[in-house]
Amino acid sequence: MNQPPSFPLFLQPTLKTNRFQLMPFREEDSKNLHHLINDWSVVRTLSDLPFPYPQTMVEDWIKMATTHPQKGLGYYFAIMNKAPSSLLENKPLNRLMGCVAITLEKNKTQAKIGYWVGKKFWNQGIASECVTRVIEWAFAQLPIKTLKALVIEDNIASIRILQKNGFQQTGKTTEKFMAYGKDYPVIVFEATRESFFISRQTPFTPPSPNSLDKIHMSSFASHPKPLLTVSAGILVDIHNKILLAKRPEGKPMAGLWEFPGGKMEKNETPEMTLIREFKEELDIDLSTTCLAPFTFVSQAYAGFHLVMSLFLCRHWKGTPTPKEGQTIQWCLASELKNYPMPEADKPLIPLLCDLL
Ligand SMILES: Nc1nc2c([nH]c(=O)n2[C@H]2C[C@H](O)[C@@H](COP(=O)(O)OP(=O)(O)OP(=O)(O)O)O2)c(=O)[nH]1
Ligand SMILES: [Mg+2]
Repeated sequence: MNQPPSFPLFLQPTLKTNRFQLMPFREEDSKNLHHLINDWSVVRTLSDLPFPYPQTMVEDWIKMATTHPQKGLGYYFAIMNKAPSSLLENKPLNRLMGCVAITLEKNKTQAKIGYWVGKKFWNQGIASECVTRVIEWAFAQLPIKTLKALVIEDNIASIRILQKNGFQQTGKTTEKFMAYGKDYPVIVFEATRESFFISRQTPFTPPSPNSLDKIHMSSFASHPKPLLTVSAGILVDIHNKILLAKRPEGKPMAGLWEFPGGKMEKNETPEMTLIREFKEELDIDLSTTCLAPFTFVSQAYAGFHLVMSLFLCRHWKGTPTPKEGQTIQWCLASELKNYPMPEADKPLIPLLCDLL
């Protein structure tokens, strides 16, 4: 049975944020890493470090951080300065500032996130910016459903970062802290892909006149959310398999599998939108006569209300080819449940299982 293809787990990319790059650790980071982390203010918040923290342990840790990605066990991002900018002028390049780590649990559907920033870099929003970027990557690329974090109760800055990223407290426990030489109380936080996405959606602000061609104000005064009209297509091949596309990193809801399609533009019919979107996203040609209206969905999301027309299509010209960084996959209707999909798509699964 088909399972969603997953990210090649052995690869750890370099991620970029506005101000920083998040790179794999290298042997030459050892000295800087030791300098930053052998500091009680940092060590006291992290469970698996002794204090003082010997240089030799740093070297072993870097070896682990460079081999774990190859085994799909964890990803350790070094927070580094970006190329020179006015903000960081006269400072050496690639200066290490901290770390964000993702470690996968055995069944790979859950991972743990941990992070720290060297004391001299506190109060600049560095952890906040970098943690959000790593979570975005993890939910877009890894086959995980939830992310977990354990935080000591007085680490208020860290708790704020988690809450801003859609984490909720799910309990309390104790963890062995090497630096204290004993078990220590920690709060357990968890985020799902959905709770993270909701946290990324900005509160509603009225659309500018230029965006009114894509987003229309809802006519329900009591629900002044922008109404987003989308047209999507369910391509079905001769084996009764359906084409799914995984939303690429950087788009809202990245990592979820959807039916290809997109937003309706001004003066477009749903069919016109779909023909345009299938050309842009998959480089295939459809004609209006090949599109059979299937159903529509009406779904409230945190920042907008989605109305999506869905068409079935069994004939097209060309071979679907991902043109916008998405991953595509053919699957049977009975396999759709294995793919994490947007909330709006979930009611479509039983309909398609009945039909195909
Ligand atoms: N295409 C598609 N969009 C879906 C599905 N389910 C669902 O909730 N959506 C939501 C996600 C997005 O908020 C919106 C579609 O927007 P989109 O990102 O595909 O729009 P687009 O192709 O025009 O992309 P862009 O030019 O705005 O980057 O509808 C689905 O099955 N297919
Ligand atoms: Mg699209």
